[in-house]
Amino acid sequence: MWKALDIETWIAGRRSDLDRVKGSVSEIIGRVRAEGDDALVDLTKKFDGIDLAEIAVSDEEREAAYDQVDAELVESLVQAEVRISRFHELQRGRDLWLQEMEPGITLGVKTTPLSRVGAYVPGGRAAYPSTALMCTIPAVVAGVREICCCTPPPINPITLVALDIAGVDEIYRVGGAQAIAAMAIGTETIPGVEKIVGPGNVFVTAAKMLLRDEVEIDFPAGPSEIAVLADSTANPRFIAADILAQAEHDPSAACVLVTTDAALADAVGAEVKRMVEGADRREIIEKALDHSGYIVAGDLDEAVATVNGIAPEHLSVQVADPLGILTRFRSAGSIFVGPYAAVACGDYASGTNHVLPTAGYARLYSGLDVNHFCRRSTVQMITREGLEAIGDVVETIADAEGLHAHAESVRVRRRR
Ligand SMILES: NC(=O)c1ccc[n+]([C@@H]2O[C@H](COP(=O)([O-])OP(=O)(O)OC[C@H]3O[C@@H](n4cnc5c(N)ncnc54)[C@H](O)[C@@H]3O)[C@@H](O)[C@H]2O)c1
Ligand SMILES: N[C@H](CO)Cc1c[nH]c[nH+]1
Ligand SMILES: [Zn+2]
Repeated sequence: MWKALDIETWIAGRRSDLDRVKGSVSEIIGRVRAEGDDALVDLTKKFDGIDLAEIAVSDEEREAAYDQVDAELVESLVQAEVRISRFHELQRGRDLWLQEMEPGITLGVKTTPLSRVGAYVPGGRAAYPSTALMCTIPAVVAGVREICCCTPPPINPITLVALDIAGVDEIYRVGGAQAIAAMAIGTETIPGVEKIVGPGNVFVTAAKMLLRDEVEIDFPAGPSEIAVLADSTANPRFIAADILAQAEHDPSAACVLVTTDAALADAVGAEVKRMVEGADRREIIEKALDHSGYIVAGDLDEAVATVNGIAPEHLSVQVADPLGILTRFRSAGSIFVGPYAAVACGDYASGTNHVLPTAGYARLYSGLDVNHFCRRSTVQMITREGLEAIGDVVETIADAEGLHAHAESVRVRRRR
């Protein structure tokens, strides 16, 4: 089970699941496009085994959910919400900034929140109230006017409470690719959105990829992953615990240890084996561990290069001097530094966002944040004096490009 990995094969394997399901997901999208709500009802029966009487969750159901959730759990969700909001508030720029760059030339940026976004909160193999907070809080902080959410039925009351705490406007009980299609295209009950965010299994992720010409998406955020970079000073038990934590999400989850110490790889393997035996979600974990394992690197430089090649969703750094190499990581969704930074802290409550790119997409995208919910427009104000200052430069370059009407649009003003 715990084995040395060939890194090239391992990286290629991360995307093969997505390709495998694209055909069936296209069919699901086609049905939602053609049949709207009827398709949602039928597909929910087929994939979730539920007869959907109502697609939308009522206000009464939201309120009733609080009666079914332990008070301590509600308080923990509130505390998580406070920490997540606090970190995301720091990302909020000014709605408008203007600065005079030189006499008569003032430049700036106007930031505008999106009007209507859709959040996908997974709910197949586990309930994800934490993801309900992570997907929606940055949208609230950005000032998005309408936030809707789709999540598979039956919706766990804890997820309903989390969505309510975050301040979501509309909640729909639809999961999988059909939920993504509904939010992208719109149905009788679910109005379409400008942008869809949120993670999910391969069906959800494939649907987001297939619909990205019609709706903006955040990025592929599929089955969870962890890469741990460790040297001989690391604690094998902590590493094994972090590996099991991500493995328990999904049989398609993947975990890799990159180490400069072969003995540590063996010690982590022994801990993993011991912990799996007592794990609640043993079946899922064992399947995830089938495509997980370790790589022994010749030195720390090689280990860092290997991690950069993987571009993992989560990177845990367990070496003697982690801050000494922090700036060398080029592509990881979220970096956890030192022995006590358990990845689960970022999953739930430290305040960073846990919606992160997987399958090597951290090379192309950054994790979810407030900027995902905003458009930015540059602004300029130029006076007569400013126009004189840059007029010659504009005219000269425009004429050189042969775009004389551009040059003339400046000349005509300067001649006045
Ligand atoms: N990368 C991230 O940021 C991040 C964050 C949280 C969770 N996750 C991941 O989200 C995923 C959650 O997956 P999940 O399965 O628990 O919930 P999910 O909500 O993503 O998927 C459940 C839905 O999948 C659909 N489905 C199931 N089998 C299907 C089939 N054969 N054909 C078509 N559709 C089918 C059903 O409609 C069901 O409602 C996990 O992989 C987890 O690792 C990722
Ligand atoms: N580790 C997941 C992201 O891959 C997020 C999560 C939600 N709940 C627990 N963990
Ligand atoms: Zn997790």
